Amino acid sequence: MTTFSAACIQMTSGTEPEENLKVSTDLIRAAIDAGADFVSTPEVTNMMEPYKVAAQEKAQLEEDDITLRAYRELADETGTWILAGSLVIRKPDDERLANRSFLIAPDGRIAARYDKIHMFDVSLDNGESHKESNAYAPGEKAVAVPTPWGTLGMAVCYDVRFSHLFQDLAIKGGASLFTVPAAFTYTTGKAHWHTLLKARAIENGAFVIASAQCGHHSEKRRTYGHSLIIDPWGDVLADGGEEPGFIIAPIDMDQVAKRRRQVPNLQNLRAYSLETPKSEPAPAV
Ligand SMILES: O=C(O)CNC(=O)[C@H](CS)NC(=O)CCC(=O)C(=O)O
Repeated sequence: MTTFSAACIQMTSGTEPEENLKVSTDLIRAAIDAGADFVSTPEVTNMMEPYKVAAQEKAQLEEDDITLRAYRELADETGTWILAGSLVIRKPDDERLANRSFLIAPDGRIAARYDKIHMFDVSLDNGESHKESNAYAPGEKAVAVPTPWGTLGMAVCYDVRFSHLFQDLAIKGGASLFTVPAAFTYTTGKAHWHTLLKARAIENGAFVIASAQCGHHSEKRRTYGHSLIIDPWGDVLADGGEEPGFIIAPIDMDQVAKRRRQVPNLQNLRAYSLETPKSEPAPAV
């Protein structure tokens, strides 16, 4: 099978998992009705909770999480692949949470899990600052998982800024498509989002499916939206704009080999040494 229909749902998650589940389920069903074989949800679909203590109280172990359970049932009922972009999940052995992406197969089985590796610890000039590592334990394993259409490399949000992760997933993991669910800030999204995602698609000759949070989650938190589906040439097949909804696009996996034949940069990689010559003092005049 080389072609399928991929969808991204875009939403403004709030602090309550029940409410987020209702909104996301309606959008997933709408995307499936529109013909999607694969539907992704954004980062932290189940809970956009700025307060660490509240998030820790609400987060559930994997086996108790209502969103994961509902998505597994929905995948099984509809025969659709669902990527729970990420869910905030309690870890049994750590007071920090996991920012975990789940690939759910059409029979409801969890085909893969990936914990976001790179933590968004930044302070922006506009006063916005995030310290994700306060509340979350970073993952330590990259994940490339087989699907009927090709190998999927899993990433989450800030991971998109670490190009070597994607190159490892493509070369060592054999990935020909990537998922990058996100909750990009409005400021950094406007400046960097499209460029970063296109670059990951182009440099690896792979499809990118990136489902995004959008809009105002609280007074201090606004996300950029613009869920994107990008082909291996870097062309945008669908862009979700700034409002909640879903996007859908046909994916022809034959384009991966075609593109990699035309520009075989993954094969033209070379090892090199690095020199760091000390600069000579400027000659006195
Ligand atoms: O905190 C939450 O509730 C949900 N998690 C997020 O929003 C995450 C971690 S703070 N956001 C990002 O990684 C944005 C990256 C980004 O915007 C960039 O790389 O520019």
